[in-house]
Amino acid sequence: MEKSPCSLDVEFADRIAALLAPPSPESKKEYFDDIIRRQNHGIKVKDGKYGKGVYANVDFREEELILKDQMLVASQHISNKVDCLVCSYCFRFIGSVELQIGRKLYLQALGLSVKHECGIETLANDSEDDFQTDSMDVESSNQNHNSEGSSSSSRKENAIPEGVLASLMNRNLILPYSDQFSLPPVFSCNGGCGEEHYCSELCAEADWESFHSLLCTGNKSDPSQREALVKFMEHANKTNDIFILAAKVISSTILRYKRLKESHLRREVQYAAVNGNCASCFSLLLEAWKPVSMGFKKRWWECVALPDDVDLGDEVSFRMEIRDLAHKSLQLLKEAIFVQECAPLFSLDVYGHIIGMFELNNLDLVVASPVEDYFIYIDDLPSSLKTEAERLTRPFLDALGDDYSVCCEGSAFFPLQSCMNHSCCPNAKAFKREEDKDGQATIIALRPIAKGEEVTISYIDEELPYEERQALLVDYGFECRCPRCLEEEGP
Ligand SMILES: C[S@@+](CC[C@H](N)C(=O)[O-])C[C@H]1O[C@@H](n2cnc3c(N)ncnc32)[C@H](O)[C@@H]1O
Repeated sequence: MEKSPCSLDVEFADRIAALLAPPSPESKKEYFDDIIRRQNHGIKVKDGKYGKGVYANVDFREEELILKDQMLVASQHISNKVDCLVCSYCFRFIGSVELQIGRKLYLQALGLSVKHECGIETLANDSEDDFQTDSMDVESSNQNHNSEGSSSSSRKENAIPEGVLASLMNRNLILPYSDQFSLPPVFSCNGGCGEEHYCSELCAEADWESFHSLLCTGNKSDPSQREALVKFMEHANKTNDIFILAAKVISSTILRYKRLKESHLRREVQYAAVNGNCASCFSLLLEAWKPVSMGFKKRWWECVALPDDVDLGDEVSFRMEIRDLAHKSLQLLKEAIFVQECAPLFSLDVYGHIIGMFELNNLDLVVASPVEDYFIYIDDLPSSLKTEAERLTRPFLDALGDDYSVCCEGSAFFPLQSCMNHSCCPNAKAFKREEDKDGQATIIALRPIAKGEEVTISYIDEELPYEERQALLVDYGFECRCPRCLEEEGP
């Protein structure tokens, strides 16, 4: 492959190598022990046959909760934003069942829908025939969204008048029994972007402190920065929303770095004298980067599996195209939020590794919809109550069509779940229970797991036949040699 088009890759080669070096066993132990201690899990993370793995530190019963994992960074897929209004920090559904239904039908009536093109989902306005998207067939971690929805013609037939939708959204129209499904109120972003919403002031503040203060396009941001950010977001929305996650990783690292630097300055008066000393600043940047350094990662354009419709002979140009796409995105981000002291974070090498981390870990963010629960509840009512309730709710269910139950979906990086290795006969799985209303990952035991045993999950649908499983695992860069695969592989 041609040499990198990013000058920072050369200028900061040593620092980039330090950022991307695998963490030492001591720092891994310290980091994971700390998370496990805080979250009180009966597990430990240690190195094994396939790098890091998660091991049971107690016996688990079948169906017992093994862990709940708080995400390091996550974002809702752009295509899913029409369907679900959720807190941008904890991903709980917010507002009310009426708001969820009214908003979705209103946005659909405006012509906002999901376009599936080239394996990339983008949010589009139906009226824009000349909608541009990247022509590459980039298999990305946002490829499996479940938002096909009902056809627009059937939606039009069942259309609800705009005034009724407005009443639903304002809660002037209350649906029967919706009080059984109350949701937290909506708090808007304090930066005024109108893009992010929260379930509480606490979540709004936490998001601002952790990610959003550098990525907000509201009137609190500098106008030139705002314009650059809007361009970055538009590019990500048109091509691959994994870039937004990568931007969140960079933004959170810069913000952590700034906090570390401030507390150093407060603690050590002499530190002011070495403030210009780049070596000291870099050790703080390494510290700020530590949570990300723990994630398994490779360069995106090198690890992404070759799509079926790309010839082997075109592999090099396919990978170059992906690298160029990432470079374009990085340049736009750099124009918006570049910080000289954190310059190595803006190298293409680091950006490519961050995106590759999401590609290889491919952890889905899923939160079940209260709208689905609501319509199930109505359907389950005793017939004496159901007739009247259905008379009032049926038009909305018909207008929503098949996709009334779409979950909140996105991608996330979970520090512990991302350490779990794959098996086609796993002993655990990610599973949302009735009480899991936010975006945390929940892992439960599929069968009894003894203390000391490795906890494994399946990265793919393990019901598939051997060849299909192996083909899907190419995306993760390994061939599965679990007991089931060894038994099923041909002679
Ligand atoms: C989500 S990470 C799992 C944690 C990883 N072992 C680490 O060191 O951070 C996924 C990567 O782990 C490795 N891996 C996971 N399960 C594996 C398996 N059954 N056989 C071989 N490698 C595996 C592959 O390199 C894969 O891309």
